[in-house]
Amino acid sequence: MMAAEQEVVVLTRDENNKATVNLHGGTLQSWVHNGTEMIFVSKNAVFDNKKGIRGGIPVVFPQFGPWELGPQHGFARTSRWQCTSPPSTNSGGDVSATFTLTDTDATRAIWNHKFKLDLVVVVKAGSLDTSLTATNNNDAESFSFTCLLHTYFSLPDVTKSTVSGLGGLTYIDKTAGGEKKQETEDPKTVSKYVDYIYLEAVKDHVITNAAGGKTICLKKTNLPDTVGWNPWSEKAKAMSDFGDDQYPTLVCEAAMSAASRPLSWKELPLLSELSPSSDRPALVLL
Ligand SMILES: O=P(O)(O)OC[C@H]1O[C@@H](O)[C@H](O)[C@@H](O)[C@@H]1O
Repeated sequence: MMAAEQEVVVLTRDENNKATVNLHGGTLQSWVHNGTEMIFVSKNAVFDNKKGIRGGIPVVFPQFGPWELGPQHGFARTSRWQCTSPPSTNSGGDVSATFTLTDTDATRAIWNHKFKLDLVVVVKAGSLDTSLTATNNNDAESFSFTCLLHTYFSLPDVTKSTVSGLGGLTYIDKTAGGEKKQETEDPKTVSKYVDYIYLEAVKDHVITNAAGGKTICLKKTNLPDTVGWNPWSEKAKAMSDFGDDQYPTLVCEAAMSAASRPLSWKELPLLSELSPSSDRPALVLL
């Protein structure tokens, strides 16, 4: 099947440092840092402008996980976004662009709220900044939502990577029926099917041995929780848009606000910053 025509926006700082955002879902589908692709997109990802893209940084909104009103992980990742501020370069060479999603008849039919989401992506020399602001445009009524910047990190071998900042945290283990547990590993290595929501994960997360052997620091603001996910072999085989052999090459560490604490601010900036560096110390704290 031919892929549907994709409308993407490329933010080019220089040939070796750039990001690509697909207007389908406002999904950041590539971030090249110093010539290395840092983001995982499945070789079987479907680009039909209907299904969510398997990989990248899909925006999960207004619901994380199964949703009684609509599709799992909400409609933002399968909606058409607009590029409301095209790529522009500041005096320091950083390139930024803004992508916006507002309510439509289709979104109001399943979730009857007026809203605006603005995703600002900035490609800097040493980091990729993604900032999502949710605005409530209802006349008076507040709304609650959960959201997630569902970041798929590309790794050479997940069993040889570590993730810091999780030790001691309480997590909801979705692989065990939602049982609450306490993380004992610090830093953590993923070597099996994981589908965890870490609560109050306020520290930065440092991921070692990411793409190109680099260390990535995931910094979060206003996103108090963190999802860790890897489907491992059996679940990978069950996903039509995921290669059977690809599970060792990614880890999803996603900055989120968990379902247990919905947010209802009028306007809420949610920030996630990724900064890779091959010489960054192994642990970076807040
Ligand atoms: O297949 P989807 O809808 O993209 O979801 C992938 C995974 O996303 C994770 O964030 C969820 O915790 C998992 O439960 C889910 O399986």
